[in-house]
Amino acid sequence: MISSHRLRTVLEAQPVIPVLRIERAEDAAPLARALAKGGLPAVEITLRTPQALEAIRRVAAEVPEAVVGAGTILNPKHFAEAVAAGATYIVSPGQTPALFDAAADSDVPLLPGATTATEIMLAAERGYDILKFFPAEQAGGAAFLKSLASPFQGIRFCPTGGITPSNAATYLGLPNVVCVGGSWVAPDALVASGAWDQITALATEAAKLKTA
Ligand SMILES: O=C(O)C(=O)C[C@H](O)[C@H](O)COP(=O)(O)O
Repeated sequence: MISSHRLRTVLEAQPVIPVLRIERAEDAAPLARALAKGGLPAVEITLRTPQALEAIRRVAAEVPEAVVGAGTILNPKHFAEAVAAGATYIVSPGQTPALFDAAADSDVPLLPGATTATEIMLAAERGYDILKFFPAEQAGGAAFLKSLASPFQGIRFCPTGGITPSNAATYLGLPNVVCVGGSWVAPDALVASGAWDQITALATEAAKLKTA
């Protein structure tokens, strides 16, 4: 059911997963190419804009070096649409029984969200040992996440939301953090102006961050 090995491989391969909000579908491929060039081939394209599915389609078709994931997946319909568009992994800010059921029927792995002990336990019951922690800073930050390590040994997180170059290292230094997600490597202004070299430079810096 859950291809957690594949997801683990993706998340362990880079310290930062760029979280992308695509306004123009034609930006998606050059953006993914620029990030991959900087050492961040896996990206999460959020379903927050009408162009998101087309953006996923373009990256899947045009950027073989990228690993395209879909984010902001809230229900089975989103899950199916993202997979049909070519997403190779699925990210949700949370979890529902319906979403878990959709993932159980699919070869495409899910990274579900959890921010409370109960949500972590519900996801663990479904077999998940890597979870998104969103919105990381607002939900309690690195201190909160650190305190989850002891009761939930074997569960690791990808904190996302409010992560910046100045706090990323603190999260990545925790034993229960596999990688972080963040939008800072693809600022709207640089994407809008097609400043792909600058985005590659931001990705190169982010890719140097070390996990514990
Ligand atoms: O839509 C989702 O499922 C998300 O994951 C949202 C992202 O976590 C944030 O948009 C990234 O947060 P920032 O790095 O603070 O900009």
